Amino acid sequence: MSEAIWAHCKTRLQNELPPQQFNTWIRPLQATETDQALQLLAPNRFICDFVSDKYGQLIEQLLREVQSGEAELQLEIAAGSSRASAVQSVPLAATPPVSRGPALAVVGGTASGAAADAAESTAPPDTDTVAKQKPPSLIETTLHYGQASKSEVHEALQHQHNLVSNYTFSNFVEGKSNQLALAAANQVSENPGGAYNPLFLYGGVGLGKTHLMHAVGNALKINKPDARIVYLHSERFVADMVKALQLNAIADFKRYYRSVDALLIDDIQFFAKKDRSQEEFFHTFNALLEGGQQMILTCDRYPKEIDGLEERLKSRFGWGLTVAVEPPDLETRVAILMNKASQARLDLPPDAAFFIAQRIRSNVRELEGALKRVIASANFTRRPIDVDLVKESLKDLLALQDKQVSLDNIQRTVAEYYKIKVADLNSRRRNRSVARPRQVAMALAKELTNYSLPEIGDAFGGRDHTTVLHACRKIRELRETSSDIHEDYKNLLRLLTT
Ligand SMILES: Nc1ncnc2c1ncn2[C@@H]1O[C@H](COP(=O)(O)OP(=O)(O)OP(=O)(O)O)[C@@H](O)[C@H]1O
Repeated sequence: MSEAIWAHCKTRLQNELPPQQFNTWIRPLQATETDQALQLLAPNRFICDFVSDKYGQLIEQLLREVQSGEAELQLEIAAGSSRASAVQSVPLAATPPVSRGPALAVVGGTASGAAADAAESTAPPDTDTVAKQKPPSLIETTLHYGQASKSEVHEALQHQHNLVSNYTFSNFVEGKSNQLALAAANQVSENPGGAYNPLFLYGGVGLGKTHLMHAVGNALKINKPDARIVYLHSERFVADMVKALQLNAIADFKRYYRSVDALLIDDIQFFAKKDRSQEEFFHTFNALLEGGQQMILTCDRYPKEIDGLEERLKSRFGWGLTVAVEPPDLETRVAILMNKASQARLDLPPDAAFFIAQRIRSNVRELEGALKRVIASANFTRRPIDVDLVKESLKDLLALQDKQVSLDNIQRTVAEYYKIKVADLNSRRRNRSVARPRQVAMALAKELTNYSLPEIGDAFGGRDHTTVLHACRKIRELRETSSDIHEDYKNLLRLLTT
């Protein structure tokens, strides 16, 4: 009963709250069965308090509407969470901050499954090694030359995880898309091992998750220079664990990871289907949490959506704070470009920055790549940067983009995405299942091409330009209020521009 009511309330909340707020605070709540009340379980005290404080009244109001009358809501911390040994009821009012809960048992892992993980760990190398600063594994190097010994493994572990020094808070441009993640990261740097442990940042590629993670690490280092901050990519963790097992040095491996002050692991989606590594990471995770050492994890998706990841890990990832990083909007893209230009002591006129930001929408890494090309071309030709130079230096990229985002292509992609026919988009049919995708397609056409409103209207079955204008406004509005539409639009933008 509770679950059905909660599902209904959740849909309403999803429509009423911005996607980031919904994903961070509402999505992790789980309903349980009781006769009298809707009982919601939060993964930790922090989320419990925040929801109670900020959304308690709204949820109760929705509950009254759904149940047409009386509504009782119990917000509780789930049993087995890191900060509660049993379910605790929280009144629907602000509650004072809490201290850490009882310690967790730490159980050592076994070596079984290593061979399977070893096979899996030979995934193709990430080409973005410079941006990610994934130093070569010294364990691998020593092994390669047949010189590895336990002490060398230990030595290797001590030296191979460096922070990228220029990924700092001061170099990170704040925007609506990363506001929450930045605030959380700031908090962690001021209070490591506190309420936001682990901090779980998720979102698409090249959006600044790694940067933020390092920013916390760098800030922690400034506050405490001898702190042992370890950053590594999850593939590295897997590879090192496998090598340590092969060299009978797993005890060193365990000791090393459990002795750090903060552990920063990037792209943890790579743990998927690597059972032995998950097992080892699970124990490391528990040990660190128990010791009050901070963990920051990044992933390309929401933890619950990682296929091939054990449930107990998924649930533990939600014990601290889970925050989405979204693609930046136009203003933030311009600000990022201006920021990068000023770091490079480069004169980037605002109209040139605006032009690049308008055309390169997929992610910040692409944006940086485009700016680098423009700078190289300015240096090469000894010309000052202006819109003409930008157009020239990004000619191939823009031509490719123009080809990709023809009106025809937008219609085909949208129709395929919503599983309707292109003919439906051009038809007179007005039912929601066709009208909404049509509006999405028109809004995309306006955003991604230079066609005028009448031209877009023409391409959609000869519609008036006011219909296109209305569609653009409607979709802009819906993207603020409905996380479904927001997700759809974001996915389609990605499909069409990358
Ligand atoms: N808000 C921002 N301000 C300044 N630079 C940014 C911002 N967001 C991203 N960047 C820059 O964009 C590049 C890509 O960011 P980063 O590597 O952190 O992305 P990511 O989300 O970790 O991607 P992936 O999922 O591929 O690991 C980096 O050079 C980073 O400095």
